[in-house]
Amino acid sequence: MNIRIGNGYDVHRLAEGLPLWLGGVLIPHNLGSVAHSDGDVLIHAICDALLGAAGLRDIGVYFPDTDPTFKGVDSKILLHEVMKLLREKGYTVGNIDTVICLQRPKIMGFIPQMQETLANVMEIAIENISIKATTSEKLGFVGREEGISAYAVVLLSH
Ligand SMILES: Nc1ccn([C@@H]2O[C@H](COP(=O)(O)O)[C@@H](O)[C@H]2O)c(=O)n1
Ligand SMILES: C[C@@]1(CO)OP(=O)(O)OP(=O)(O)OC[C@H]1O
Repeated sequence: MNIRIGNGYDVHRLAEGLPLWLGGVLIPHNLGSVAHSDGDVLIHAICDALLGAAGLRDIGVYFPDTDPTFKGVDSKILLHEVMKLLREKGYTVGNIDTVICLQRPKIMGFIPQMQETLANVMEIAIENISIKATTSEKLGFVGREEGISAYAVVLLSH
């Protein structure tokens, strides 16, 4: 069996009055992601980690932010497409570990719902999806609430 590791990172600016989607869940907040898609930074980081592990480039190669087809697209659809591609190539997801960097609000209460949502889209067990959150102690762009970022690491087997 061939085990492969991948990592993904994504950032979006935050602005007043936009929806804040994270892990496929709508988080009640006064700020949301500025993006071409729905701006789900966690799903984008996961997609990049999956594609990276398989040596298949990154999310922008498949879903360009210049293509009107993807304007406002639900990132769960993009993740579903990435999973389809990986399965076609014979990959199975082992586990995923992620970090969301967000100063406000506290999102720990939404993490079980994100895990369930992602497990359904990816067709893997909830236990294989870890989602963590951190502020940046009011430092940098996250700390100033100018943006949100997420990191993801995945293991694939082939
Ligand atoms: N947006 C966030 C950020 C953090 N958390 C949770 O709070 C804990 C403490 O965060 P620090 O940045 O002060 O270390 C962290 O371990 C998370 O469990 C959160 O829920 N939402
Ligand atoms: C998700 C896509 C889809 O057009 O656009 P954005 O929502 O802007 O997100 P980003 O992570 O900057 O780029 C990847 C794009 O594929």
